[in-house]
Amino acid sequence: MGESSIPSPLRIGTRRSKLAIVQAESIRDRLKRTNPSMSIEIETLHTAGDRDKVTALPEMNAKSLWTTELEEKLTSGELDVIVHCLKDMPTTIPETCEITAIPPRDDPRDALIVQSGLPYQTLKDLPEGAVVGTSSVRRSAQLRRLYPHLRFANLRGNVETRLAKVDNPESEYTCMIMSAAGLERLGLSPRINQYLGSKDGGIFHAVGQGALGLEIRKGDVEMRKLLEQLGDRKSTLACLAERELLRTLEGGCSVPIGVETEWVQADELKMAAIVVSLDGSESVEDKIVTRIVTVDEAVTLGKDMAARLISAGAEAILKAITTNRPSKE
Ligand SMILES: NCc1[nH]cc(CCC(=O)O)c1CC(=O)O
Repeated sequence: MGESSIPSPLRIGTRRSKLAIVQAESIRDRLKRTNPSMSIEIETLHTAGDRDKVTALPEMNAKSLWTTELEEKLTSGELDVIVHCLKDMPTTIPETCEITAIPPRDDPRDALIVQSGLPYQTLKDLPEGAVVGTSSVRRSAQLRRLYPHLRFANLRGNVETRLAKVDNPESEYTCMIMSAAGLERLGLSPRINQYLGSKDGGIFHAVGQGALGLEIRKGDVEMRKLLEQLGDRKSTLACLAERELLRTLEGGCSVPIGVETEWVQADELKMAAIVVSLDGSESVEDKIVTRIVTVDEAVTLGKDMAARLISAGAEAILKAITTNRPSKE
């Protein structure tokens, strides 16, 4: 009614985890700042990905565990926008939906958290055989390659659950790896012992890590215009380039593809990326610096990086992983 056809109340959908709710609230608050009279509701959904906390992530295998049910509600009109961690969004989304401009990205790096009370600060400090909790093969494969003295064990659940498991002195875990952005949003950055950027003895992060994805009904022009107010050009272009790399390599969150993008000049984007075998014994990596002004150029960068990694041997590494995976269905 009135100035536009923005629905009232505007309904934001998200997962029912503390992190998801904090993220949805931050989008609500940013919208409220520029549109004080707007009525906004947040609806949380317990998704398939939240329900199964037992199966190790690589075996769950579906790329859309956290998005499908929300997208159904978006498509049917029960929701107007979904707020998601961009890295949990499949690179191909349903025909009926689209991603809008991406808001300013938070710290995309992974971070190390050591069990409370233990004296270690960095991966290098950890003793022989120390157990790193992570269910991400991207993280474990890269760390096996760099730190052969470490061991790895699956660690699942939401951020608070994982932290409680690691902090239990009876647990097998010495430490865990999580995204810096997720920890910061939950007020847990004081627990970060080491930021794991590739320059600092760390690893390449996941595609889209640290960014939020805002998903709307395809062609919902009013919502697109509204949410564009929150978008950040540089975050959008960098994340679109990263997602195109992943889409081209047909990755998904369960394969060891890591990436880093950095704006080195006003419009020069540097992308570095790696593909690693699960045991860390094989890897290919490359780096491209190029001028990026348009979305098409960002997409081309992602494709070019994928082509370079493939010609350097990425396909063989990825194929071996897909073939050896026990539960494909
Ligand atoms: N895979 C789970 C997931 N998806 C998004 C985040 C945090 C937010 C982000 O990194 O964008 C996390 C937790 C983590 O990886 O530590």
